[in-house]
Order: sequence, then C-alpha cells, then structure tokens
Amino acid sequence: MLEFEKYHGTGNDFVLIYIKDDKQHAYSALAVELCDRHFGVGADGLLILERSDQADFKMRIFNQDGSEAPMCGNGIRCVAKYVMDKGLIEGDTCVVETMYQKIQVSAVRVDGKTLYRINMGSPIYDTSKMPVLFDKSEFQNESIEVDGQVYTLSALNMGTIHAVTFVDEIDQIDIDLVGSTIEQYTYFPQGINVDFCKVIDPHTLKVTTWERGVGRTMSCGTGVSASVAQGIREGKLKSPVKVLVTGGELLIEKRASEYYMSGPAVHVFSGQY
Ligand SMILES: N[C@H](CCC[C@H](N)C(=O)O)C(=O)O
Repeated sequence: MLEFEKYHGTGNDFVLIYIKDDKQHAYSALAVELCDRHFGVGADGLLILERSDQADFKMRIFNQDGSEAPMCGNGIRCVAKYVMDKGLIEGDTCVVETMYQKIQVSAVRVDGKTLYRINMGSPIYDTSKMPVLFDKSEFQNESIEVDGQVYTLSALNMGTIHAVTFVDEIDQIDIDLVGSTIEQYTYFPQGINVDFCKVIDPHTLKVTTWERGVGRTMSCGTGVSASVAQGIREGKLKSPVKVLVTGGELLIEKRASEYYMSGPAVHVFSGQY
C-alpha cells in the first residue's frame, strides 16, 4: 500500500509521495502508472520527497511520461506546503535540494492568503550549460517556422530548459502542434519546454506552456519565471510581473539578478494506492 497526496499549484497537478527509507524505487514506471488520467490517479507529474544531507529535504520530479526533470517551480511550492503543514519543519522557510540546485521556499501571507515564495535564482543563457545543440554562445531570437508561422524563440535555463516565444495572440495557436514540434526540434536533443507569451502591459503577462514529457499544462512555474526573465531582458516587461496562466496567477519579482516566484499550493486529497 502506497500513501500519497494529491496537490496542485495553479492547476499544475501532482501526486506527492514522501519516501522515508533510503531504498531506491522504480519512480519512472510509478510516475507513468500514477499520473495516467484514466487508469491511475491522474497528474502532470510525480513528486518524490526524500531526506537530504545537504538541505532540509530533497525533491525529485518525474513527468507524466516517466522522464525525470531537474526542477519544478509549481511542485516545489506543494512540497513546501506539505513539509510545513505536516510539521516536518519548524518555521516558515525551507531549503529543498533538487537536481538543479538547492532552492529556498518561504511561506508568506498576502491579502489574507498563504502563498509560497521561491528564490528561482538567475537564468542561464549560455548554450554550453544547456542541452542545446547550437554554434552560438546564446540561443536568442532564432526564427523557426512551424505550420506556416514563424516563431522567434529564445532558450534559457530557469531550473529546467525553456524556449520562450512572444506572440500577438496565444488563443489562435495550435499549442499541441506547435509546442510538440518545437519540443522535438534538432536543436534540443533532450527536448524543451515551450512557453507562448503575450504581453498585456509591462507588469502583466499571459503564458501558456507546452511541457516536455507532459503536453499542454495549466501552469508551469519555471516556464513563467523563464518567460518573465526573457521579457525583462528584451525590455518588454518590468518587475514585478503578474502572470496569468490557465490555472490562476503567479507573481514574479526580480531582485538584483535573482527571480522570485510567489504563488499558491493546494492540497486536494490524501489517498492510498
Ligand atoms: N511544471 C514544472 C516544470 C516541469 C518541467 C518538465 N516538464 C521538464 O523540464 O521536463 C514547473 O512548474 O516548473
């Protein structure tokens, strides 16, 4: 019997399992089984919470297709809520080890609600530090034609790898077709998450993400952070930026060179599998 929790962060939903022993389990196969929306519990990803000797806890994130990702911005808020609500940590701040780096998350009260604020760190643009096959030092504003439309893409790492594109209208794009085509482009041998962005005004952005290993999701925390970082770099946006995603709203703030993301984390139910 497996005890699990179901969480979501702005509609990006997860099965969360706290592993208390030091055994290695077949998480990839478990993610495929549990995340299946018809034959399993149903989720975008599986979050594995483990003990860590470098931080308060360790989080691993497996996509719906069983692939492991280095970081998950919405997932880490759910992990923070779990450890704080269960009293596994004292206080309102925790440090979580991820495959990407150690990440600090704090619970903050905003307008009577508890939000979780993550230090997402600084974006990486250097192609030699990303799984990107490209002969220039940065992959910035490259034109790619898909389905008769030209998309201007910029790739950056904000915990995981993202291709950000600014468009006039998101709703008119066949996200499934364009997202999956860009995800599999030869430049990106390990695939890439694709963020379609529409600037509403310098402090408001709308983002829809096509996630590698999942498909179109209601929200992607690293994607929203990467999109704002790219928008600020191009002078299209100014911090703070409110980001509208299908499943709600996230706030991104830039302080010095680092990005902070604040958003909700919701416990949906507990279960046994
Ligand atoms: N939804 C997640 C990101 C998952 C990334 C994953 N799809 C990959 O890089 O393979 C987030 O909130 O940041």
